[in-house]
Amino acid sequence: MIETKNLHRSYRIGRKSIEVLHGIDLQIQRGEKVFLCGPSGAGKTTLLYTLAGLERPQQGTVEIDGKDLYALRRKQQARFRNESIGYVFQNYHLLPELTALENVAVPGAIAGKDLMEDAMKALERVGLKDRSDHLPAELSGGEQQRVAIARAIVNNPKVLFADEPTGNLDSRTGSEVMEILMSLAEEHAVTLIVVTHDVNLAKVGNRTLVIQDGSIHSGDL
Ligand SMILES: Nc1ncnc2c1ncn2[C@@H]1O[C@H](COP(=O)(O)OP(=O)(O)OP(=O)(O)O)[C@@H](O)[C@H]1O
Repeated sequence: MIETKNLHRSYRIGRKSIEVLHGIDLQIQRGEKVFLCGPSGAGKTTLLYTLAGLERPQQGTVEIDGKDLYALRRKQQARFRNESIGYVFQNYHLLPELTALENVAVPGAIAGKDLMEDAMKALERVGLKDRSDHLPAELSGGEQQRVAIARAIVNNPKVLFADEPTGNLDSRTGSEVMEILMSLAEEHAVTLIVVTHDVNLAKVGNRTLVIQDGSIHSGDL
């Protein structure tokens, strides 16, 4: 489902260039649940964003479902992301002036589709039907993340990327959110890639990749 070849990503700060990904080759099968672990600053988020079509590598390719992501024109890439990929971020990234239901319907609105009915179903799947008219500020952190998960799955994506989805939650709420994410991914055979520093959470996946100094060192924790 996902294949990368020789991925390099570096950042330039003034005259200094820091290479964060040193030629990553990776294959992830359809329906796999992969956790990216590793120390702070190792390049987990950078790899996730590069895989997810959010950060162009300086070298190398990312293929998702046979599509060479960074070879697509900008509009095609945006459409592919909208139709095939779901995103969950640590800080939820909900629009504060929209209700939970409206937030979940946003990907549909971007695609010019009315997904209100699907949005309500997605909210139901994360157990938040009765909070549909709440604004994000009127929801707990765990509930906000569940809204974000509902938004990520509303389009039935093939791949779901999550960057520290439990990073702002206490451990019990974090485990609940991770369970919801895993069971939705399982139910819909979605390929799931999750960045986490919590090795205990990572144990529920099929595969763990440990990133250190910009390379994948091993799959063992
Ligand atoms: N936009 C940027 N500009 C410059 N340097 C960056 C940028 N984003 C990340 N970096 C640097 O790249 C390195 C890897 O960052 P990244 O966020 O991918 O690490 P991480 O493993 O996700 O860390 P953490 O667990 O702390 O979130 C870090 O040294 C960071 O300072």
